[in-house]
Amino acid sequence: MLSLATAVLGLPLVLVFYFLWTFLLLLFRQARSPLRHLPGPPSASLFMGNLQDLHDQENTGLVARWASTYGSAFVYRGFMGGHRLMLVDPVAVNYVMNRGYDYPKPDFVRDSLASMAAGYEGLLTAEGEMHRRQNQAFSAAQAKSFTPIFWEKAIRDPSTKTEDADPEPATSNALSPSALTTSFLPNPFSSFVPSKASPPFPSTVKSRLAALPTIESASAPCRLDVLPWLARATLDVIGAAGFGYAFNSLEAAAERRESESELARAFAVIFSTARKFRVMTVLQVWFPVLRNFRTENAAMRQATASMRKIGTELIEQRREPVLAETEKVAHASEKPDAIEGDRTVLGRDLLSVLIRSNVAEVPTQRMSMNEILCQISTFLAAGHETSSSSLTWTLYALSRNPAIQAKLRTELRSLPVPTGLAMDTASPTPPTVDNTDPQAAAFFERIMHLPYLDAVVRESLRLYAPITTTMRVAGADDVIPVGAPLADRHGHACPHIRVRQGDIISIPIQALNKNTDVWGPDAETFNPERWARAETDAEERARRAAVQGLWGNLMTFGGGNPVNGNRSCIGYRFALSEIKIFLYVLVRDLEFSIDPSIEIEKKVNVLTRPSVKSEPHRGNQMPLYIRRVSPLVDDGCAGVRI
Ligand code: HEM
Repeated sequence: MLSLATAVLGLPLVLVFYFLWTFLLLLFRQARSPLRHLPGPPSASLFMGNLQDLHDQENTGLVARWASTYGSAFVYRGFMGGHRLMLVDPVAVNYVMNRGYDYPKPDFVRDSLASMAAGYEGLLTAEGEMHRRQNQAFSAAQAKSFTPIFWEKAIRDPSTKTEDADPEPATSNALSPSALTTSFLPNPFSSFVPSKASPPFPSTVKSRLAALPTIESASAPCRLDVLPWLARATLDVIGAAGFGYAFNSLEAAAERRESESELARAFAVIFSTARKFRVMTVLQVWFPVLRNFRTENAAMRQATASMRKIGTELIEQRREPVLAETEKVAHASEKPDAIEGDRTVLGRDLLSVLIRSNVAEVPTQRMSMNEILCQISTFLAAGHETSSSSLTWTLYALSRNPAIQAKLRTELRSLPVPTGLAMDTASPTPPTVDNTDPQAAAFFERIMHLPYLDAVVRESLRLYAPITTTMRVAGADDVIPVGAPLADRHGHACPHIRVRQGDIISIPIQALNKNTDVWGPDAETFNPERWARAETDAEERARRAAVQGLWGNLMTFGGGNPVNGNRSCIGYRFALSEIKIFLYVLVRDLEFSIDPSIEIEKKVNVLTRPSVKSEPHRGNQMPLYIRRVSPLVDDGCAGVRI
């Protein structure tokens, strides 16, 4: 009896002691952090530090302003005034980003990614040895092998049936530049990309298309919220290219019904739950013991179970053929490359590629079933809205810059679509592109190398990096080098930055991409010409070379040049091909514009999404005007002739 009473009374005391002790340790730790010597803005709030101000920094340019006042490495305040290091100095950024295993993601970032990517064993969340084992970027050949899928989805007319789609027959004659319209469908995850601005949906996509006037005509163009529709298109892409799964969100939307895909629904629940702000999440950052009390509501539990069930089925479907193929290859004299491999029974998806390379590894290097399972939700979390966000912002930039858009269209139109890629949308069979067709492969390759398209994509990914900030934590006490000497709070020169184990570091990707020291005084301007300029201007090239990003001297896809591992994007080639193919298909035959009186703001919640400043109640949206441009008289293309 006595011991029960002691336990009942003692437990709260132990808890109070634990929280107080942890809290005091944290305060003590902060008070000793070497970061406290660095200059930085005053804390705006005792509890939230500067976090509230930073929330809107993509619109206010706050980081750049702070950097001009306090230098290229400064300290801002996190929860309860904790010192956090913000790095704008390229040398320091390269140092941290290229040491992925010495500077891992902080626990609270991993936790929030894990809730989106359904676990800690996927590439986004794994650390140390597990990450090392999994980390295989998709090769250029593999990325190439997905281009037919991008094309198929970009030109897709949802009224054309596939075996997975609704069995109702296609209703009318061919939809011509089906390209555009197929992408413009409601977002399957409207719960996490709230968009209430979409106009009433017509009964078929065709009727929407039919309403699109040509540029020559005086009639008003259609106003469409492109954001949710592009999200639907890229979801279908990652389903097909990622793991051979048909979300059919385009078809579902064309028929004005909810997606029937169990996986789409499961992911929507997981993603929307993960993005909700909870006080408990904040407390878990401070008091790790609370992480043991993570609760999942019934919907989340069910969604995770569905995801695991479908994932297991998808893996099982591939395992046998992969083993058989590996066996065959082991006995064959010639080994197939990635594209050759895709001619086989395995299909063309990333999951097949993953399983194939996994089987080939020595047993100790292989991923567990759970790890492979985690990659499915990882591909969904990492590879779907990043691409649709990029496409949305690119169309926005082109709408704001009609001359650039016209120049791009001229280039796109100079490259005719081969007859072999004809799209007969009246056909009852889906227009699958033959993955081994050399003519199609050459055409896709030419799209990838169109110089102005490349410059537009680079410029858009520079100014509108979908992931605006990433974070790291110092795994051990260290000294971070800097490009230019710093002055501490007391004016003393610092040749480097001292960090203590556990110090949090922010890498402001978008602010870095707009750094005037690197990109010049017009860094804020959308100017694709700057990419051609760098080819002739050695000084400009040298300035940019200071940033060792994975791609294009940008941090958009994370760091390159790993010294001790990096956590850069494994899907960047995939994303670039996808974006270029979609832009080719969309911009070639459509003109995009925007109401000049509308002010678009960036809203950051994991990714950067657009919102109309005067309509915050409508959530994320990108309303653009769209109309067809006059048809090409004879472009040799049966597929996109208007
Ligand atoms: C425009 C599109 C994309 C952008 C801008 C982008 C950007 C990034 C960035 C910045 C990171 C590093 C995050 C950090 O260090 O905190 C990252 C990681 C990652 N990305 Fe992407 N990404 C894109 C598309 C994709 C696609 C299409 C896929 C998959 C098919 C993908 C898969 C991943 C994965 C698995 C990681 C984690 C890598 C690791 O931690 O080792 N991404 N991405």
